[in-house]
Amino acid sequence: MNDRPILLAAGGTGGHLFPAEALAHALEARGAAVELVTDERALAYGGSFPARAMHCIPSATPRGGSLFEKARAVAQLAYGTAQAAKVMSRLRPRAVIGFGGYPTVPPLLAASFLKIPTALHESNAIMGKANRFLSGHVDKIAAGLPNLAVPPALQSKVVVTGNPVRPAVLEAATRAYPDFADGTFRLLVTGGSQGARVMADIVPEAIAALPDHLRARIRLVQQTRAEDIARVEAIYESAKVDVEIAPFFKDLPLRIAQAHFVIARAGASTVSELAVIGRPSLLVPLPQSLDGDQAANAAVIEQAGAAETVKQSDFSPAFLTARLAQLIEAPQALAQKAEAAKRVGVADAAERLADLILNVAQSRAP
Ligand SMILES: CC(=O)N[C@H]1[C@@H](OP(=O)(O)OP(=O)(O)OC[C@H]2O[C@@H](n3ccc(=O)[nH]c3=O)[C@H](O)[C@@H]2O)O[C@H](CO)[C@@H](O)[C@@H]1O
Repeated sequence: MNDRPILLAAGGTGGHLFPAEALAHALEARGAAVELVTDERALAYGGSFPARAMHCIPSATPRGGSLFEKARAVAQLAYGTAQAAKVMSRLRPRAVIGFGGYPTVPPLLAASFLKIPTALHESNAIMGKANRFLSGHVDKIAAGLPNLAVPPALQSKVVVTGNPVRPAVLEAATRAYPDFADGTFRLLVTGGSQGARVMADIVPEAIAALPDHLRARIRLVQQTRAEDIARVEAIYESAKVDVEIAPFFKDLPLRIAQAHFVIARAGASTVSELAVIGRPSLLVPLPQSLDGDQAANAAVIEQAGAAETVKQSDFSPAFLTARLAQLIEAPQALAQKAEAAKRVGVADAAERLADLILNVAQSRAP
């Protein structure tokens, strides 16, 4: 075992930590030592992170604010970079990989100054601000989605690795597309990790307006934010819809596999999971998401012929009633769409990421 670690930089939220964790497991299985650089916020999540050691590096997120606040954020980032450089001079990592967000800026900048091989992973089809800032400094860019937009000068750095998915997703991917033998139409509605109010505003009304004989065939699972549950339940109850509602389904991958059709937001993980499991969908990208990243994410499975995208401003009850009626009456094309989704799914993203970072380490090994 090479004792010099591969350093993973990830912080902020579970969204960034998860792919890092999947990579850590893949590297561990190959006998590579892994250490994590993170910020204080993520240290709380980090308890079970499979790393030999964790290092906390101060960072800051420059947001609008006054000139003074901006200057303070820049000073904090500079201080964090100096701290990260100290840690790295001691650890002499073989390579450093960042997973997006400002907590990864100091360690990746420090690694770049110290001529340590570097890479970053971007989950979305459009880069987040911190990754965009770092992209000129790193050796390789691992793309979670195949249509990652980068300036032409950086194109040669891009390797499509996919977004790592949970073991439960891989398990769900072994399930065949459900048949329509008993006439039931299984529909799943989800709004991403936080849920989405628009699903509560539009879907119940649309389903209630379906002709009785079509509505009676629906078996629905709908993720609903806690504050929306009462009004959603009331509509379904009076329309006699067979529905299961919860603010968060821990077994969502299984629910995706059991569905004939999914209505969802287009977060990077949701799009990756729909592809790996292989289910057709109607996607409503979050309108105010960073630089339209969700619309770009959705394009991956839309262009594969596996999803349709509708702008939130066009996602009305009338639109959805009409679309659901067509689908329930003639669902034959859905099985092909499910296969089309699967063709763009990447089930071994963690292994591909491990290949990439070990190659990066090797390319400049002394
Ligand atoms: C990984 C990532 O980059 N995520 C993007 C996503 O975040 P966001 O976290 O909202 O959505 P994602 O689709 O990426 O992830 C949702 C995750 O929650 C799971 N789930 C969801 C509902 C449920 O009931 N149970 C359950 O387990 C899904 O299986 C999935 O793994 O949208 C944001 C808004 O634009 C983007 O800025 C984020 O960058």
